[in-house]
Amino acid sequence: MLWVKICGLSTPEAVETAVESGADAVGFVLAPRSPRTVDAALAASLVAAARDAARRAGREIETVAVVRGQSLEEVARLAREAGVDTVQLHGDEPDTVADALRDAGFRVIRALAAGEYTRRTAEGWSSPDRLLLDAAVPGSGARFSDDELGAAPTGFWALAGGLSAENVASAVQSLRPGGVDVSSGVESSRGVKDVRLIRAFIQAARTVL
Ligand SMILES: O=C(O)c1ccccc1NCC(=O)[C@H](O)[C@H](O)COP(=O)(O)O
Repeated sequence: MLWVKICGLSTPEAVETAVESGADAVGFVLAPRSPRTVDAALAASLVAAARDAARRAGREIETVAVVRGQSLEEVARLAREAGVDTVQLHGDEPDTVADALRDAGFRVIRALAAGEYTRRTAEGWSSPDRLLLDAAVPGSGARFSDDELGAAPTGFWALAGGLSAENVASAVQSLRPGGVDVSSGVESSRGVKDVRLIRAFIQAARTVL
């Protein structure tokens, strides 16, 4: 089944809606300078809300801290304080940062712009086991173009960037990712989640064949 992550959440209501509607993962932006940035204390309360909602629904939820360009020490501290399962790296962090986070007990998602993934792969870079391919500016609501992605990854990867309830089915049918990730496409205005759009996105993603 397609893995579905709703990202950039900042209220308990949006978190509960995502979990109750069947999301596999919920993401919190702990990177600075985003309209979606939450601090570690708010993220911790949202993680607790996600786990409570998952318990009520009798299912599991993966909680994800989204970071970009911060030091390993800061990322590890934020992830520990927030109590997340997973760290999603959006910067040009070296692979040693991902390894150290795994050693500290976190799962890691490596997010890359599709063009950067294509360039690295051509240079012999080996893909991590959980990859997320995004537009050049994460969280911008933009799609990457088909020419930026030479060949789709062979292992598990998630598609992000400019998805919405309207386009998720055709994007998945065309690129065949193992998962999808959305932020802007479930917002009524930049940084403000809309529970109806969250429900509609998850429903649309769940009906993709
Ligand atoms: O959302 C942000 O503002 C953000 C800031 C810094 C690093 C990552 C950020 N977002 C990551 C995501 O929300 C998603 O992984 C993805 O980029 C989806 O974005 P969208 O095109 O808005 O659906």
